[in-house]
Amino acid sequence: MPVIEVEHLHKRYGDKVAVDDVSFTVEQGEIFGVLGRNGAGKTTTVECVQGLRRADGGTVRVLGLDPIRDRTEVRQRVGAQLQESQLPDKLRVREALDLYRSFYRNRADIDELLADLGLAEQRDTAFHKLSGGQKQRLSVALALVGRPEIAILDELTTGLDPKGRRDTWDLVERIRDRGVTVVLVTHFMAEAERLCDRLALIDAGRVVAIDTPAGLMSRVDAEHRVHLRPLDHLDDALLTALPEVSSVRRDGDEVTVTGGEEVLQAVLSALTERKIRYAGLRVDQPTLDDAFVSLTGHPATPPALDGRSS
Ligand SMILES: Nc1ncnc2c1ncn2[C@@H]1O[C@H](COP(=O)(O)OP(=O)(O)OP(=O)(O)O)[C@@H](O)[C@H]1O
Repeated sequence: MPVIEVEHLHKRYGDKVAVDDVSFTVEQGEIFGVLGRNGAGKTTTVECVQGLRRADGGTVRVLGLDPIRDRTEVRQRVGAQLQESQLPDKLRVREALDLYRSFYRNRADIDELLADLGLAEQRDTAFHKLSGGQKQRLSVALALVGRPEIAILDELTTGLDPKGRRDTWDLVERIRDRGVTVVLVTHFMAEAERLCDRLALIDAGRVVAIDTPAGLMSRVDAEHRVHLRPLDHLDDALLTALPEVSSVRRDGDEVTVTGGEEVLQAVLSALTERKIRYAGLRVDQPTLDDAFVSLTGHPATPPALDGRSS
């Protein structure tokens, strides 16, 4: 049963069209990703879902409710994480949770929440003394303090180090395991690939595709790459002659062979047949990045910003 239904959503800021025509549904209990580059219209979309912005066109239903008309009820049942932490510096963790908890009729147990989010030791720490990861975890705790049915998490791991990012991914899975539907807004391909049951790929205010991560990757006719270091003499012509191989490249003593799905099998058979030994075998399969490039015509993020690079 869908808990969120967005149909032909349209939103402008002055002359700027931020969301052009976005439709998707989110099913109960799933982790649904809204994936796209900076400025694609992701935040505007989820702000319309939360009733924080009024759409210029289209319809949005959340738990069967209209997020503008039934704003109070929607806010009780949908937990939203702040994109940038907006708490007073001196407010302590426990005080922030007590304050936010008082807004809701269903109230989470704060000690349990602190323990679950790894913030028990910071309960008396002032907001400005928290690390980046701790601030992120607090903002997730604030999204959960009203025991929501849906949690909307926007750019959850931006600015976190790799360990912080992995811990946060585990946390998102635990939230889902408690029965909360999660909408995860992200521009990190690796994050979407790892966490999302399904995702909507948004580009320039439009939905380019909605599918499971595996489904998106299977739509891409991307090359598989096999890397290895031959320990015996290898003539490149042996590999280029194989019908499964589209190119052979050398970088120092490493050889990279590209081709379709069958390339690995073909290369290994050819080497074994000629008794050519090798080391350092690695295979790169198509990723969500490849799917993104193939579906939108441009890369998702500059390499230095991508979660995969760290
Ligand atoms: N309040 C606003 N006034 C004017 N333009 C805005 C406003 N908010 C967003 N925009 C513009 O609308 C477009 C979509 O922005 P939005 O924040 O929804 O995208 P996003 O995919 O969430 O990007 P990011 O990851 O950078 O937040 C962008 O071009 C942005 O500059």
